[in-house]
Amino acid sequence: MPIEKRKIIPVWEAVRSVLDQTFELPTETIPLEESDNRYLAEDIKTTHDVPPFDRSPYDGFAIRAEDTNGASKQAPVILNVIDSIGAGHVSEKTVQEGEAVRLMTGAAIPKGANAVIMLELVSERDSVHIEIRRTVLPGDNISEQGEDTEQGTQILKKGSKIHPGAVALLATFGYERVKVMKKPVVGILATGTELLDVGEELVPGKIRNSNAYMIASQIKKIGGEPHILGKLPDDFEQTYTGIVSALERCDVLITTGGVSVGDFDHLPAIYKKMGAKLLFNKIAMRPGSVTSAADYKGKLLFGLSGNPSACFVGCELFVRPYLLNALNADKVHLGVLKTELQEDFLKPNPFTRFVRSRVEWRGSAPFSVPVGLDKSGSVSSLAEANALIVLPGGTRGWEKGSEVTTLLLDGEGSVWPWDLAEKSKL
Ligand SMILES: Nc1nc2c(c(=O)[nH]1)N[C@H]1C(S)=C(S)[C@@H](COP(=O)(O)OP(=O)(O)OC[C@H]3O[C@@H](n4cnc5c(N)ncnc54)[C@H](O)[C@@H]3O)O[C@H]1N2
Ligand code: MOO
Repeated sequence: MPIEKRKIIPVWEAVRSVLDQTFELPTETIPLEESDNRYLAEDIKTTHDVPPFDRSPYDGFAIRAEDTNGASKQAPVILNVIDSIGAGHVSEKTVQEGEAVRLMTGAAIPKGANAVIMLELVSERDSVHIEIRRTVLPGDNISEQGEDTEQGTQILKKGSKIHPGAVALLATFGYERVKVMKKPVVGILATGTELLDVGEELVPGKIRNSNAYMIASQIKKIGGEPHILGKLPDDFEQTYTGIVSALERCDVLITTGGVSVGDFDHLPAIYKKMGAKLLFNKIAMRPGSVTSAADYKGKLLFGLSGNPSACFVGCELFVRPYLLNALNADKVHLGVLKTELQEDFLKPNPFTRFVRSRVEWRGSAPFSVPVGLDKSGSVSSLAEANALIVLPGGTRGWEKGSEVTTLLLDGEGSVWPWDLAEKSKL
């Protein structure tokens, strides 16, 4: 059979095309303790001032500042201690001229007081008298109501990822339960007669199915719910039926393998038979040039390469923004950082190349080093990689010391490096 010619598109066009294919995810309300790394489905406004009352930031004495006017070592002021409170208590007394209330960090400032002096700065004459040897100004050491944030302030945005700081805010404002986007269910099917289960012994010609587990791990990190739906042999009918039935059980389906031009690469013909609308099946990139995507009745089917590194890169570049867009995330891409290339990378780049690499810091200067074997089929390079160096298509080799754009695998970015896209064949 003649090989069908594929339309090759630049990386940014493939990214745009998955971003144009967004789908609606429902929301759910979950306990705060389970909300880490989920995406907020609503804006969060503060429900009260923080702090909600004037309070003491120190263990000390609440006083009237004016009572200390002219106080010095030589002429100390003596105050009467009329009450003692810890955090969580409110004194019923009002501080009058010549009086003080002993109070602990976090306690409400009693009526009449307008300053706090720290315990270490007073001498206690006896249990009810203190001596102050300095002038204290009104407002000294008082954390004013609302100084941190005021009621009605928008503090977290819909689409933001819930991190420990966000959890602190949600707890502060009484959100025992949080409205978040439901995780997209991502089905994962590995294709290939050569594939063994992870627990199986190697036999000649076979390899273990690592991609399905790698993709599941990537999906979890992105914020989706992966369902590994098994593996399929290189048989057209079985793969077709497997894909059609898998699609019923997920919001998005990822397959790995079978997207190239080989005798057993059935995915292109399966998309056709299903009547799925092809978005792309050839991208000007390496690895992952055969990464494919098709729309089937509003559901996206990603056909990632079988080659582990190509599969990994395809998931990060295209599945990531697609899922995060549906989650309303504000940062749908990998983080971008300019780094200094630490060693020559002299291969020419007819297509944009995403080189598995390690970004490190020397003082405040980030640099990147390619790691492992730079082949689509390599898996070992994934062990150390924390970034992808982007070498734009149409460039020759890159020399040590060049400034390169780097995508951070642990970073989040709101923009695809479109600037690069416009200047090159990215
Ligand atoms: N004549 C051509 N041959 C190939 C071309 C081409 O343009 N013309 N493209 C090459 C490129 S580039 C890539 S990338 C691969 C893509 O192949 P497929 O995506 O169709 O994947 P497979 O052929 O099924 O497998 C490739 C490779 O990966 C191994 N594999 C597959 N599944 C898994 C898995 N779940 N876990 C681990 N490893 C897996 C598989 O055994 C193969 O070694 O095609 C080139 N060929
Ligand atoms: O799709 Mo392949 O990964 O370009 O080597």
